[in-house]
Amino acid sequence: MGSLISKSLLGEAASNKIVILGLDGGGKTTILYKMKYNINVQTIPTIGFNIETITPVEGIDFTVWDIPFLEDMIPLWVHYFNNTAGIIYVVDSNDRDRLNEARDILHRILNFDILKEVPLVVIANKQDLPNAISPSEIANVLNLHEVRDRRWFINGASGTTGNGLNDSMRAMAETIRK
Ligand SMILES: Nc1nc2c(ncn2[C@@H]2O[C@H](COP(=O)(O)OP(=O)(O)OP(=O)(O)O)[C@@H](O)[C@H]2O)c(=O)[nH]1
Ligand SMILES: [Mg+2]
Repeated sequence: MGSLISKSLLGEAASNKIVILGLDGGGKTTILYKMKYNINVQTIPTIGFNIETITPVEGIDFTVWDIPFLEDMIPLWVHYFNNTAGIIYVVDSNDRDRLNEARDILHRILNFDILKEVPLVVIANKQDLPNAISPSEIANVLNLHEVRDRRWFINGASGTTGNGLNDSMRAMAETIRK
């Protein structure tokens, strides 16, 4: 029943698989478990994959693949991108030093043929920290305005407090549905 409802809410989307990507330490696993159980897990750098079904908004189920970041592994990611309905890209808004690296990795991801036209939601994470860079500045540094081959959206959030996560997932559902 749940899956029937989610299918109709997601329109004709063939899949509800979401990949959550981003540099190490950005908060991918924290976000996943905050959304899944509303708890703050003590994370360690992820080595394997975490795959969880979450219902961030009533009636919408996503199967979320938390893919660990190891630069040398990026070419292998293609094996995990089959049937992806949406990309969540997590950025540490508090880490100005790695924003250029975050931009380069994002654009490498967007260049995967298998992810062509797959909608993108960027989560500008760690907005709870006092020196966090705003989502609009992050959008500029990431060159999001040059992304024209898919729908994209950026939202500020905090994996620790949970603020902004539901809005981000609602945006994900909206972009997939269109
Ligand atoms: N202040 C703050 N800290 C956060 C937030 N999200 C995650 N963290 C912390 O950032 C660190 C890294 O978080 P992870 O969730 O392990 O990051 P990850 O992206 O899964 O990292 P890898 O598995 O290494 O790729 C942890 O110490 C988290 O507690 C946030 O929104 N605010
Ligand atoms: Mg992790």
